Amino acid sequence: MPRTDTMLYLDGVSVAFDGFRAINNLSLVLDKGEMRAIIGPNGAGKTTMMDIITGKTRPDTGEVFFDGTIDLTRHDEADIAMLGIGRKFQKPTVFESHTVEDNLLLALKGKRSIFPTLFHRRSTLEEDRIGEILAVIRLEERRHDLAENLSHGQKQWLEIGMLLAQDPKLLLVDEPVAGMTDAETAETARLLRDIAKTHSVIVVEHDMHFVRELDVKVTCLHEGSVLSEGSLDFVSADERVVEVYLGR
Ligand SMILES: Nc1ncnc2c1ncn2[C@@H]1O[C@H](COP(=O)(O)OP(=O)(O)OP(=O)(O)O)[C@@H](O)[C@H]1O
Repeated sequence: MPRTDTMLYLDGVSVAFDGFRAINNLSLVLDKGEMRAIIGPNGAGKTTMMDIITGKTRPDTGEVFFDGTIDLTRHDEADIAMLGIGRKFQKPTVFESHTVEDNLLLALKGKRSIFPTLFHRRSTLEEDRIGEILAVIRLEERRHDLAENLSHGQKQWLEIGMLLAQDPKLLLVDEPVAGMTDAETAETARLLRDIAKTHSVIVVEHDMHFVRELDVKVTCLHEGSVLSEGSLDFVSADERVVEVYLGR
């Protein structure tokens, strides 16, 4: 059984697709308030691990606990989102023809349909929350601009803001800096570090400069299990990691 101070606890998790073990006896523990970077070669199982955490894929064996004692294998995707796990996929999916502010408002409202949400008068609470999120995602100046006019990096930040609007305890962020400029990449590391002060975060990323700037514990996956885990310096000095990933 997991400790109550863990945000995520995976133990002995395996899943096979047509006999191929994409996740193979995987164990990983994320503490409350921790940010973790997940690295590893293509096909290592990073996406499948996120799919298991969010309930998209059900493991064949193993334990998956969230926020101490919530058994995620007993919940479906919708439940898991409600329980407080937010996921950001690689490609931004903001509402292009709405303003930055309205995108956040829609996310705050969650499942309500778009029209009542936009015509409804905003409460002071909502205004305050939107203001806070805009500051975190570095888009205060772009509040009234249409999302379609943001740069690729800013769209990624807006989507991270939309996740924050749903107030998750754990954020799963998949390759956030792919396609970003160097300046946006550096700012994204600062932004995620700010978010990690009040949330647990898992970031999957191939960009090692970015991972270094995150300055957090790193887990390298390979063939569906943990190959190496520790500081980036420790993991990068691990010959097995160099052989299967970094040296390529
Ligand atoms: N639904 C599925 N059906 C069959 N095979 C799958 C399925 N999902 C994943 N796989 C296989 O499982 C393995 C792990 O894939 P996964 O996408 O989790 O790797 P990854 O580490 O996210 O890779 P990348 O860095 O390329 O995103 C791969 O060999 C993949 O082809």
